[in-house]
Amino acid sequence: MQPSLFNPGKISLPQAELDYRTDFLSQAKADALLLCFRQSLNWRQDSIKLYGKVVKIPRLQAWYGDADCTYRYSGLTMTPLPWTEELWELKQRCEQACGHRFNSVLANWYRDGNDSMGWHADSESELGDNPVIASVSLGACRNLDFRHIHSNEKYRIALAHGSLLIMQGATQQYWQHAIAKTRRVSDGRINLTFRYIKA
Ligand SMILES: O=C(O)CCC(=O)C(=O)O
Ligand SMILES: [Fe+2]
Repeated sequence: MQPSLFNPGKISLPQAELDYRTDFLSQAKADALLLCFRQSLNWRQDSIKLYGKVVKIPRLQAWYGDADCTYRYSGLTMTPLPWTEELWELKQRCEQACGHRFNSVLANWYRDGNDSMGWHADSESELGDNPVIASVSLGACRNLDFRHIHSNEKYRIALAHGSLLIMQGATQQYWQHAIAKTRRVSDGRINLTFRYIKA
């Protein structure tokens, strides 16, 4: 769990490749994008079936990408909306930072500490083996918790405004992640996970 000398953002966890960059966006850029995305993305609150009951997921979501990128997420089939100018620009920045192409983005808006995301891995078949996922955080700082599916080892990252977390290698095979509810946060947070979906 030591930052490496060569890459200060690298997090050393077994069977994971995580790179956390707090200086990805300037404060001004992150502020502007938070405002822009909150107002202009097509937010919706989807429902999922849980033990036979239809329940609203505890956050708002929006899905953008290339036209051929349909995606199943927690039992929902999502068809992407066309890229906005700001999302396209942010996608390009992520591609440069990761050295990897993306063709879609899932946006999540946690309105306050009561919104959350349960334990899961981004391991849908459309993502292929060992996907590279670029996760940009804007707004309130929220904890992203990781747990190893065999050893139950835990690791927590407080995802800051304007930061980039790159998840790649075997991370999604061996680790789940979640955003827990918290009483300490009353402000909103937007997270964008850029992905490459195979047609
Ligand atoms: O909000 C976050 O930081 C996590 C989002 C996430 O895990 C996902 O979109 O799959
Ligand atoms: Fe995820």
